[in-house]
Amino acid sequence: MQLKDAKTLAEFECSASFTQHAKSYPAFLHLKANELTWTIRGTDITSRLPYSCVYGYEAPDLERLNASQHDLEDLVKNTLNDRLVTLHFIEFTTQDLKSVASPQKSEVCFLFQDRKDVKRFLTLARELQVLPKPRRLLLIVNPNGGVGLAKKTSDTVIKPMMRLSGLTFKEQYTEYGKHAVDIAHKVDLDQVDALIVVSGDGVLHEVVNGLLTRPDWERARRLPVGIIPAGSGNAFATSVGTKSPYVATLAAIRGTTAKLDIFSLSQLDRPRIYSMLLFSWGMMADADIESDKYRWLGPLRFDIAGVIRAIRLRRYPGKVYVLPPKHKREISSSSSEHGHAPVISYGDLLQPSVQEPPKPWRLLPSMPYYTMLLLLNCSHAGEKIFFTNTIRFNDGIMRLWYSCETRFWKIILPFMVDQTNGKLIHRGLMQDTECGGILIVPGVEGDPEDPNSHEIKDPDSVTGQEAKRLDIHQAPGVFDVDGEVMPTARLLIEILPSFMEILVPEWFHHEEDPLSLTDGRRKEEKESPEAVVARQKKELVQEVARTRQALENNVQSVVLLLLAMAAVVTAYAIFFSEPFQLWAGLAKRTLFK
Ligand SMILES: Nc1ncnc2c1ncn2[C@@H]1O[C@H](COP(=O)(O)OP(=O)(O)OP(=O)(O)O)[C@@H](O)[C@H]1O
Repeated sequence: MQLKDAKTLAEFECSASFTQHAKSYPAFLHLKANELTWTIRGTDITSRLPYSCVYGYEAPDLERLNASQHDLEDLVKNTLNDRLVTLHFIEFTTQDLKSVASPQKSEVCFLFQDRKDVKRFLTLARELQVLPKPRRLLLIVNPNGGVGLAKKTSDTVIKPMMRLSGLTFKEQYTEYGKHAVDIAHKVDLDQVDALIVVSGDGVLHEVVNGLLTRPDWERARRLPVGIIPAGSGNAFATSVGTKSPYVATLAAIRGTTAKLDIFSLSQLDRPRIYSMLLFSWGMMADADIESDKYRWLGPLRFDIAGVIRAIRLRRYPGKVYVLPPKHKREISSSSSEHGHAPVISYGDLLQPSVQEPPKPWRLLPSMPYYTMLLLLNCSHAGEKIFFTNTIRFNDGIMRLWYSCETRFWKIILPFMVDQTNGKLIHRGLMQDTECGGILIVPGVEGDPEDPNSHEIKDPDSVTGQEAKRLDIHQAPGVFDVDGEVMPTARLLIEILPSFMEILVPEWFHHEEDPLSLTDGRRKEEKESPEAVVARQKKELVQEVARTRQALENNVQSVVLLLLAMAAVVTAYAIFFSEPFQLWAGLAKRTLFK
């Protein structure tokens, strides 16, 4: 975070201590534009606390301080408490704030010299937004998300932090699948200032859809939405820098928002669906949906389902057309949909009579099938599946990754090594393109043995014997939107730029190196050639360590899978073995004779 103004705006004399019972030191406390600092008197030991890390406080009531009359007993009893202010903040033990690994809660106490100072400090602290602005939050907690840790996260992390924040909050548990859609659809916009999802990407997707399908969606889309990760994938939370529940709660409390692009997914005669994260089709989509069977495994479920799906790799026939980024057709205001749903530009392409979309749409160059197709709005497709940092979720551009690779080992290897370091494309596994819209026409692939029929067919036109012959190429797979299934039929995806507001940590959008927050290093500082070599060496070592870690993680999953398979085979073999059958028969005869 760049400190725009590091000037001291106010100075106080006090004693400072970390925690109320620790030894305190006489100090000078300085309030600045974005941070407070305190220097132990007579030394040059200075500590800094950026306001963006403060989530709560304990301080004497201002009204009480204002009251002029106190009796002696009252003064004696309360004099210490009336001069004590405690600030609660999140402390980062790593300098890379965007992937905070192990933040922890901390506090610092300032004992002021007299009540007047406390009053001045608190008034200034409110003005400078050291303390969070009072707001009303509704927490939507899914007790079933991930491995069922949402309630625990709420009780042990979120609520204790919220209670200290001075914010008003209510908690609502989801009681059935898609309950969050109904909650967001009906929430009284006059009564809440933000909706906070405590679950995974699925419930956030439901909240987005609940808000955007309201009759008053124009207003509802401006209601800030936050996520505190308690699911298994947590791709969105990881992408917006709130992978840690502590940081996510801090972001929810402080209330900084960023604009969020939304994908609008339309199919003929079906309700429109909105997505904030990703759309996928092919191997990754099937693996994601199939992984639901292994929910009890937590995040490992994606690895297991991915390996199984890669081994049983198949092709997904269809035609894909893309629209160049930032290209928008003018819509006449008489559009029949206008007023009931966010306006889209190319709804007419959904008609089956449209064979080829007009220019500037173009057919994606590829074979008549894909094995993976992924449309991303964010940097991550899972907590560990990282594509690239160049994606901005509010730049009005969609990133499309696709692959036609059919050799399973060619897919498995990069996923084992590169899924955490964003190099899936570098290995040539996937190609990428930027677009503003995409039209998918799934079909049926022709007979692979017959090159003349190697084309996409309309599924309805393939019947009888031919359908039987093409059977293995028939099933077009599932369409996966933020982890939810939608029917595999002609689909138009358009982007709604900067359409919603998402709660993010305050430092998230600062472009410079996050290190500047903690050690004041400036980007513009010129690096010497030696420093460049040293930095590159360091980066190389980190890269090797990351790759090794990725390999270890994934080898673990594969070994686990192989062990499970071996256990099943052994149990099967034992069950059908002669001695077992003999003993079983004997036992049966003895028991039931
Ligand atoms: N009380 C409930 N009972 C059963 N299902 C629920 C309940 N509340 C929510 N759900 C459903 O749980 C599903 C999973 O939620 P969610 O996607 O948030 O978690 P996850 O799948 O573990 O995380 P991720 O999507 O990040 O992998 C959603 O489809 C939601 O509709």
